[in-house]
Amino acid sequence: MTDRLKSLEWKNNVLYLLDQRKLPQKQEYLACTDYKEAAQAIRTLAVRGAPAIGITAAYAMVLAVLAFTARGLSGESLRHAFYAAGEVLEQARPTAVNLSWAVREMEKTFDSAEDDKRCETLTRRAMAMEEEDKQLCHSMAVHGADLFSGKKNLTILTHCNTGTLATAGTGTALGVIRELFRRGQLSAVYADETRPVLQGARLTASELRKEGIPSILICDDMAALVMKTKKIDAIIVGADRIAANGDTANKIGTYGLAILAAYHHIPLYVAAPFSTFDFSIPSGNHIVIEERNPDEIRYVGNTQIAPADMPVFNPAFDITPHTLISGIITERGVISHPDKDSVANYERSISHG
Ligand SMILES: CSC[C@H]1O[C@H](OP(=O)(O)O)[C@H](O)[C@@H]1O
Repeated sequence: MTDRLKSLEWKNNVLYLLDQRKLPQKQEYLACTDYKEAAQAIRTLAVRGAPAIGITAAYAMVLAVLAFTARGLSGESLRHAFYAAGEVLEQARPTAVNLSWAVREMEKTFDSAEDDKRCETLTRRAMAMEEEDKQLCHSMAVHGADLFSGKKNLTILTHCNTGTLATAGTGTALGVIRELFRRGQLSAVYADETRPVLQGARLTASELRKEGIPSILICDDMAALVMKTKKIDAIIVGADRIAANGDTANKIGTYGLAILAAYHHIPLYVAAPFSTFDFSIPSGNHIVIEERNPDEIRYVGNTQIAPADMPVFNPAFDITPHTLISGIITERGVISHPDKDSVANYERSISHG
């Protein structure tokens, strides 16, 4: 199997992050030894993708506790410093709930760990989080591909990047696509470029080409024509935060794809693990949408494409109402036509193990 692009690696108490800003031209790694470096990597999208930034934050909190302990901090001063580091990481990006979920998990592990084993316990928890994500990706891939049992020559459209660069495993939406390819059911993938940061053109295209998965790159504004003329069997996307009624925050442009899909009677599926659900909020209206640096739109790479003083609106995500979602592919199966009742059943299945 061709080596896949890995988003991150923990080795000898150093967190190596593949700098996704440099892809596809260069494969360079950031060697993070300080939690603030990891926070900056999340903030600048050197590492991105909801699950990947959650796992990055978990390892960054290990870096924090190693540094604080080495400085002789202990007891309440250590706990205060550790929680403060978590706050810095959590504030790096507001929309993906995986980030705050991971910080809460590490705080719980910190508080329950024995003093003399705290660093080891936290390291094991972060490594377990990474391993869990690999398993979650596999389970989602199986449940997602099973949706298409018996179907051949499938053509799937996907948005942004949801593969090995966004997770610790084979991906969420892209993990399902990989499994369909492995099962011999896939005819082609249409990947859109995903302006302004171009995760589709730069990252998804790289992942698909590297593995010989038949794929076609399109501009975002071609989606309507492609749905009208190219026999799209389904649209599969990822998620950054899913509310208790199934409303889903995902990369900007997803909401438009969902409206187009409904018009063309094409099912749209969201693939996401339990750590992407925010059961504490009743609907998508409560999800904070990150607004990013205007220069992400005024420039493509280093090339200026708009006046330097041009006012810009740059939301990184939008909200797709659950009524436009045919199913949410999770590690426990598919929540078909999600609503507050079916999502509540899923939550119960998670909390009851
Ligand atoms: C597997 S979740 C990936 C999810 O994250 C992306 O956002 P970003 O690239 O800004 O981190 C996008 O919303 C994807 O669906």
